[in-house]
Amino acid sequence: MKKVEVVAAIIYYKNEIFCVQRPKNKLSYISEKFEFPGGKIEKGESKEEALRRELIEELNFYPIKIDNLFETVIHEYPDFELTMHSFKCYSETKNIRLNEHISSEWLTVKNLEKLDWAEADIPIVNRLIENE
Ligand SMILES: Nc1nc2c([nH]c(=O)n2[C@H]2C[C@H](O)[C@@H](COP(=O)(O)OP(=O)(O)OP(=O)(O)O)O2)c(=O)[nH]1
Repeated sequence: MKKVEVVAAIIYYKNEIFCVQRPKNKLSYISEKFEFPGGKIEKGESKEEALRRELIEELNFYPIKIDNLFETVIHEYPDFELTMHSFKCYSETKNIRLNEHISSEWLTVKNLEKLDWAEADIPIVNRLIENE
């Protein structure tokens, strides 16, 4: 099975988290699903380097702080095995623009469950809720 390794940012402004919606995709299980911004780690990059690069590419966003690893999820999608490393990050503004995603929401932890998340994100969402 193909393996994909990605980093993802749980971006906080005060007590809200930035959630982004993926565009339409031929893979129905990720098409138009909500996720944490990020993307694939490239050859030779550290996780933090990949995260900073992806946040600039997708959002023109520079976090004021990135915490240590929050959680790594391994999830088997029908077409590939995903390893996703998530990091809490902090923003000094709620004004973040989207270069690739089709919509975004700032939600408190208790409201995260209202979105239609990519399956691999559900363990992260659940851990955020448990830690509240
Ligand atoms: N960034 C990110 N990807 C996620 C999450 N949940 C989830 O299932 N994924 C999956 C969707 C994609 O198959 C893969 C990430 O690929 P991507 O398309 O965002 O990464 P990328 O920009 O580096 O990819 P590329 O299109 O440039 O090759 O991980 C998530 O919360 N954040």
